[in-house]
Amino acid sequence: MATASPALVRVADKAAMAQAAADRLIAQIAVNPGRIAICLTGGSSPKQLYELLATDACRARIPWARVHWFIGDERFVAPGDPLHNMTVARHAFLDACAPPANIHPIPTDTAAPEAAARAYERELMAFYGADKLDPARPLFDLVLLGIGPDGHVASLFPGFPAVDVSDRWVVGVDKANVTPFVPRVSLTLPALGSCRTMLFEVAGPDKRAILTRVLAGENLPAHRARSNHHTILLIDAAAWPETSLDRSPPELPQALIIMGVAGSGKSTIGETLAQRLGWRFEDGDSFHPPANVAKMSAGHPLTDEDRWPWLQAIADEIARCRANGERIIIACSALKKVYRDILAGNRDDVRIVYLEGSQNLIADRMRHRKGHFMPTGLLDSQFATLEPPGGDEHPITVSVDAPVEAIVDGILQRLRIGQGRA
Ligand SMILES: O=C(O)[C@H](O)[C@@H](O)[C@H](O)[C@H](O)COP(=O)(O)O
Repeated sequence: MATASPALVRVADKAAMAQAAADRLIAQIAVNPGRIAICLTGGSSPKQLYELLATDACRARIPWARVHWFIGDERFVAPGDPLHNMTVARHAFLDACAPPANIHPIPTDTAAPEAAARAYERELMAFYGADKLDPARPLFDLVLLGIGPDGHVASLFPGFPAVDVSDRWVVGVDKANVTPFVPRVSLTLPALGSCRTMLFEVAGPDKRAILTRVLAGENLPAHRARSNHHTILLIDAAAWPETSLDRSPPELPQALIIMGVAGSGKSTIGETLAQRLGWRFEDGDSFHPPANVAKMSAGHPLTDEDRWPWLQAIADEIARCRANGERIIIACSALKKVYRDILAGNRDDVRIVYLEGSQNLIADRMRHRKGHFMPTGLLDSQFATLEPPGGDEHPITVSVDAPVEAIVDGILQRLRIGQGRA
């Protein structure tokens, strides 16, 4: 299983975590136009997220008919019991929002957990359409997980044989390592890892010690549970480890402005970054009034008078996102400081990402690029106008002379999103 370092995303508190998780889940749904599979988790960590999903704001953003809901582990108690994980999710949002046929609980009316595991495995295989997992075709779009006090995930407890099972999708776990001490049924690490995104929610001071051990690489289930695509740990300030990571990492910004001259790759980098973070991406060009587009297409540079309404429209969109608690990435040339002042002002929750490249490099790229409305002849005026952001703007400056994924990794590092990154 490919296991890239997980992205570590710091959020302020449990409410911000629920919002960030909902945004990530909705963004993951948005990239799949077909049938979607989400694997939920038990425990207390996801409760706020589940309640948020039932609110009108979230509910309207989810195509419920296409989304199927599974559970990563179940306590072997009857449905309706307060310990029953799927019951908690049902009460919080599923019963009110999801078609009943799209809710896939682990059966707990079998004689023993192992029989329940076999039945759920059959159900998952039927849903997937094969009995072997293909890394190129993940079982789940998103797997949600919490971390237990002993470093367990789902019901895979440290030192228990279930952690090492690689030829099954679901296993019976006859006894638990921590409370509640009821038998469990759990998906295995390969089944949980077969997902486009594995999203952990880790919040509260009680999690700090175990998270520190997990991130230090201790051989715990929570360290071994990784998506074969993307793994993200949402961590609140109270759980953020002091020892292994920066002592005062910045809060996650509300908006990122990806700036640079035409042809520097703002849209490509912005879209890739948005996909990695689960944020919404907007191309700043789409905020131009039609008159500006026509002018640029005709090869005439814009005047500042042309630019003010455009920049203000982008600033308004950022303000709207801030008000709604949404996070956004906007590609926008923002060549002069005065433009960036309109977009970011003095707010430290709007970060400038500057894509830096020499005129020769950018010109060469533009010559190979099709379907863009700006003729390469305008590059001279772009560079003449460009005022690279100064230190007082705290920009994240990255060279564009690298592959897209490497550039995005560099930006995530600078945002201090990513394990062990400076
Ligand atoms: O059934 C369960 O208990 C869970 O699925 C379990 O793996 C849980 O996610 C962790 O123990 C974290 O639990 P908290 O969220 O309550 O801390």
